[in-house]
Amino acid sequence: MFKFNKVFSPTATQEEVFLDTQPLIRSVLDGYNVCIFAYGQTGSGKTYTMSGPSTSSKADWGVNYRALNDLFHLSRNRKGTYMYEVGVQMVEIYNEQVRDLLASDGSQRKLGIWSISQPNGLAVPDASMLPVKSTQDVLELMQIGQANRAVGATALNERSSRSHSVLTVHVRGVDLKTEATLRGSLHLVDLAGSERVDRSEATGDRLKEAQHINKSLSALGDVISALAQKSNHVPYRNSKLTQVLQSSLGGQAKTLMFVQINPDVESFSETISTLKFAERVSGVELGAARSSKEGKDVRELMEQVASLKETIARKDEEIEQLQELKDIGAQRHGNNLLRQSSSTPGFQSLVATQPGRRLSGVGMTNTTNKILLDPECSDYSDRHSDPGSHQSMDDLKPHNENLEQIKLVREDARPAFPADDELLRFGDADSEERLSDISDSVLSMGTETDGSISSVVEFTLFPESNKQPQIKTEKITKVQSRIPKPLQQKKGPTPSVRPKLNNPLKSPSIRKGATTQASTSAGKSLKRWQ
Ligand SMILES: Nc1ncnc2c1ncn2[C@@H]1O[C@H](COP(=O)(O)OP(=O)(O)OP(=O)(O)O)[C@@H](O)[C@H]1O
Repeated sequence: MFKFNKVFSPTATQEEVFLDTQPLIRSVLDGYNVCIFAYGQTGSGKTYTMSGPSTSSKADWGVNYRALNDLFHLSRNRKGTYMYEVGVQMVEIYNEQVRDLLASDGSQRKLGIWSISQPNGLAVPDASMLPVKSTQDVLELMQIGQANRAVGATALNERSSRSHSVLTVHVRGVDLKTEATLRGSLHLVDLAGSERVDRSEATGDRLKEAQHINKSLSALGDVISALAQKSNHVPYRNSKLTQVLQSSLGGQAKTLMFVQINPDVESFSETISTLKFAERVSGVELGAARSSKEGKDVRELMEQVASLKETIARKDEEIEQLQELKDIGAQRHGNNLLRQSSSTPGFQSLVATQPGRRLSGVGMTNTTNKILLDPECSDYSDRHSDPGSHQSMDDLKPHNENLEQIKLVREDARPAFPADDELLRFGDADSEERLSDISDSVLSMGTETDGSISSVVEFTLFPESNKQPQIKTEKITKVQSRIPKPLQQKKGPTPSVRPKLNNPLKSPSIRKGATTQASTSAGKSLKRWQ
């Protein structure tokens, strides 16, 4: 006996299946990250559910088209209150390589995965992101993506998907009243079918593909198990699939899994293992889903807290500087020349700076003092100083002449700030440099979560219109350069990406559903992401 949220019979229509997922999909427009994936043995109907058997008849549309159609419909209804932008990425994971299905040149260059959990779900930042404004745009783009996807004939499915495909819809909404921005993303994942290679009669390249597919699905199972057991270590890094889906599997996303099973008796053992897998998945608690709307509020509050902390620190400095002035005044008054040394017990204030450096005070209260001759102190001072504090320190100049050329900072001053420091420098040159380093070259892989970096990514994805630092412009330029060329240039049903594509019988991989007509119209309507 197995228990699931809902069971659809073979006669269920595409519309019925979609209606059950609709509320989940709609929450993308409220700033949630949503992931829907289809799992099941080969030939059981994953592609049928996600994409549908054809796009020519609306009744045949699968979840992908209906989802985007619904998002456009809803965003039109909200046009008085929200302005939405929608962008689409489509990648496949084939033989443990992530490839761009919407690449302009049809190239299959290997893409890196950014494994840091991000609120915007941008796991593969280098994949082409194309703007879509209507369901028609989506249909055309997805036909290109489907056409580029690796498929092949197996004994169990004559058009079997040999890769996992991930369609990601990125949404950015601006509240027209408050100008608050929200971001949501929707991953629509059509997994490659698990298969018993003896039944699928795979050999050669097909066997290799099957082994990769089974290995990555088993890695997905391991991740699910670890999550279900609330294990400290979740092995996301064991496959590209789990890396790409990391933010949806363990994060604050809303995740739904369709499980397809074959009703025929020969598939009994696969059906049982699929159902067991689904049962494990349904036992995973992801925790409360979080909207980027909430995230924004929290971020704004944290920024306010950081700013208040800095103001308090500055006031402390000023008080101490005034105290210092007072002490110096008293000493001068008594004709005592001030002598300072690092060993002076109870030394309570910043004193001086190195020549040519900007001066800033660091307040001290009840912690141990330490003298640092580290030149980096100037950076620290620069970051945490303002014209007000310079002014007050300038006032000290005449009194500082006899003091040693040292910098004094509170021993715990640096460690006390880093988190706030990151927050305050959010989006500044340093952070953007880091981002550009990561997205321009080999991407790091790891399981760490870093809110500050992910937030920067968020800004880069949909650049704010009123402030566009350099990095954002670069990012846009790159995306533009990857827009697919108009497909009328392409001859024949398949892009020349994989070898031996013209002979499906011999070829390990053919392209699915590439029609010249669809591709041509798609080429016309492709727009640049702005
Ligand atoms: N509910 C359904 N009603 C009618 N036909 C279906 C249904 N589900 C699947 N099929 C048909 O079964 C065949 C296999 O389906 P599909 O290609 O979607 O399987 P799959 O799970 O994606 O396979 P693979 O993992 O090999 O890619 C297709 O011809 C499809 O049209």
